[in-house]
Amino acid sequence: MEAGGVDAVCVRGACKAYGSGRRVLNVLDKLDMSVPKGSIYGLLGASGCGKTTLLSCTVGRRRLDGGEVWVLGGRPGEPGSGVPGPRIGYMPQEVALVGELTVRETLLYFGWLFGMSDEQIGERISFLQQLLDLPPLNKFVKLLSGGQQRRVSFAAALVHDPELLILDEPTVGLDPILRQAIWDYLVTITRDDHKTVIITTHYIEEARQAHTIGLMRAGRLLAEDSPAQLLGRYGSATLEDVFLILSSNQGPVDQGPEDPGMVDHGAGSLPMASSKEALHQSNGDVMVANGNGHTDSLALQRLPVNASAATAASGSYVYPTRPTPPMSAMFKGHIKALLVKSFLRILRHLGALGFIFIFPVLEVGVFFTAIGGDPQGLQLGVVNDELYAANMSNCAQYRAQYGAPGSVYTGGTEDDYGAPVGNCTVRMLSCAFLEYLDPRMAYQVFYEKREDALEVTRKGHSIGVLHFGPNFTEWLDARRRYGSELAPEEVDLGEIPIWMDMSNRQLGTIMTKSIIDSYHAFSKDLLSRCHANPKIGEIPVHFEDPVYGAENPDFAVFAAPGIILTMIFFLTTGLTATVMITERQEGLWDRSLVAGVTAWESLLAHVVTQGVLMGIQAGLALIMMFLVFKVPCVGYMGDVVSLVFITGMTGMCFGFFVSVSCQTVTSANFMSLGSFYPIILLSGVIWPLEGMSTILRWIALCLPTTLSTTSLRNIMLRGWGLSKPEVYIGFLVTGIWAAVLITMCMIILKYRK
Ligand SMILES: Nc1ncnc2c1ncn2[C@@H]1O[C@H](COP(=O)(O)OP(=O)(O)OP(=O)(O)O)[C@@H](O)[C@H]1O
Repeated sequence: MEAGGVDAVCVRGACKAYGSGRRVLNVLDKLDMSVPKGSIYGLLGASGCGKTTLLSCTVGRRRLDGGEVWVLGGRPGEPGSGVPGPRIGYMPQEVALVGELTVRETLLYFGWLFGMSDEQIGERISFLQQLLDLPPLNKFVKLLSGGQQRRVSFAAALVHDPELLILDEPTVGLDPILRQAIWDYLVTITRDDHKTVIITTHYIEEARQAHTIGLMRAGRLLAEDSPAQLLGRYGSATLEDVFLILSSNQGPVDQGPEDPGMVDHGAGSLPMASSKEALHQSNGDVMVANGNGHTDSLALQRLPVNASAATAASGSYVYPTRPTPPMSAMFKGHIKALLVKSFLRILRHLGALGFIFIFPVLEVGVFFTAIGGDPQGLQLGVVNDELYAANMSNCAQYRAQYGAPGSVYTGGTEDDYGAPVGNCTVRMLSCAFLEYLDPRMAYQVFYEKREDALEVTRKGHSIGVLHFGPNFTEWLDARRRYGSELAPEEVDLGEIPIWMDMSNRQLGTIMTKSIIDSYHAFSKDLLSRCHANPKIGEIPVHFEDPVYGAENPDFAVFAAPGIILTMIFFLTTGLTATVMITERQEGLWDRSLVAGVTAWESLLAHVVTQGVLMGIQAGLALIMMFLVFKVPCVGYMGDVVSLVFITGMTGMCFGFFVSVSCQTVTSANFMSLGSFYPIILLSGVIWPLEGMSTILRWIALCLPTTLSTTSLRNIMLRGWGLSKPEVYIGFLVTGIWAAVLITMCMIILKYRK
């Protein structure tokens, strides 16, 4: 072994636990480890003993609860340490690659992350192709077998020829010849180039080729020495036997730290052996019971802390470094790699493409075709006693026989007020009125008895019933002629009682309004024909042209601003959260951070990618809304576009927040869905804020899309601009939300390790 007296990695008193309270799991328990520079260090141990945790603390992806780690002369994560960064090559246990990239693009991605030029990467690719027997370079990673993917993952860790290689089970699933080639290569680079390698493997015997073996169990190193020393000391033929002996003397692992069966680092000796059963229980997947049941007391096999390690740990030792590309070049490389990767990934993912391009068009299309139209095809019951008195069953029959119902002016004198007296004949006004009702909205079904018509409404088959009395025409006309001279019961005889089914508020209200509007039109026509002032028949209230909006406002136009904003907000949230959690679950996020990408750079690349995609989504949605469905906008279109864009960016920040708060896509979906309903219900999209209680209104005003919805409505329907507080407040609150969410993400990312 050519250690040169310097430790590339030095771990002292490392403690790490997962969970808290009664569920706490101590994974590293005052662990010491020394990895000499220019050597291969084989870290061996049963599944779940903490190897990956130790390695992730070494590369700076997790923070120790106690103790210290020194890597290449610095503390991981400290400025200037170069760790994480290009000095390390890290191959995690999971494949941690992008399925949508080809093998060549994958290696380019990692090469760019490490600040390499395309030529340098090309040379390394040719070399690695031979060394690792890589699959065809133009093949997509997702189409490779598990073993091929692992080889590409290994190549990605080697592409920049790092000083320190940290390999978490690199040889799993590879054929023995390739495994040997890899070990030969590791031996060569440690010997000739003075590189350092830490490798974990489940093939214990292949670790014989390492210079140092660390045997790990229950969060501690049972031994740390060269394979030859270990085999000699325990008189064993295999490392597996050595491990079995050491484990058997450490005892069961499920006991607390105070348990006498645990290793005592300070004393340097172990108590008498524990039972063989406990050994089997605790380490079933690695241990092979040899049946000899060692009971000797064994010294804890650890290398003494050498001088260089001690000085490194004290912080005074200056580790030899090699130049890394300047920060600006690294930044450019990182951003280039992250952007190319993100765009290629999305453009090659059919589902994502559909989500980006078809969803907004579909959603806006569905909204405007489904919402705001007048109901059609309703049934309206009619009981017309004056028609039956004339022995007819419906108005069509009357018209066929006598011509159009209504009023006809026959000339003559006028009274003092100018009203025609006796010279305007009226006939079958019930039918004249019924002809004013919109036949597309409701078709009329005639009944002889009111009870029968009501029964049909009670069964839910008709929207309501209109009843005309036997002398309706006479009494309605009498109102015109005699006005206040009529007795109240005589006035009633000229009235049309109506029974409505109001269980469906929208249908009932729209039908009611339609009947009233029809009556106004009928009355106006009736009076005009009789040369009377049509206003006499109207209520003495006149609505002039509205100050803002249309005379008959469409519900879809009212809801459109809120719908477009919440849609863009949640589409962006969903896409951002899904992409980020998927990357994290695949291990790509961690791997990129170990390569030196900072959380800020990663967020910046995501902001650019998601911003472009969100821009496309927002553009499509706005085109659908204004050009296809012709939603009116009297304000400045630039303000509309900016507000939609800012809301989308806030949705993206919420997506970041969801992704750092949730571990899985499923829990992210729950969180997004859980926030979707309160936001859409309270943002004034469905019901105006003025209709809510004061407390609820204040809560609603704090939500990210409420004030922006009001602002957008003010721009579109009132034509107000950014100078009005009612408009800029929406921009302001949405921007504040974005800032708060992104700050929370950075805090979570900083402290959750
Ligand atoms: N993020 C986490 N939260 C809670 N527990 C965890 C977490 N990561 C790992 N563990 C637990 O910590 C223990 C050690 O895990 P670790 O992955 O370090 O083991 P390992 O030795 O690498 O195992 P293997 O050889 O199977 O990869 C395991 O019991 C595991 O379940």
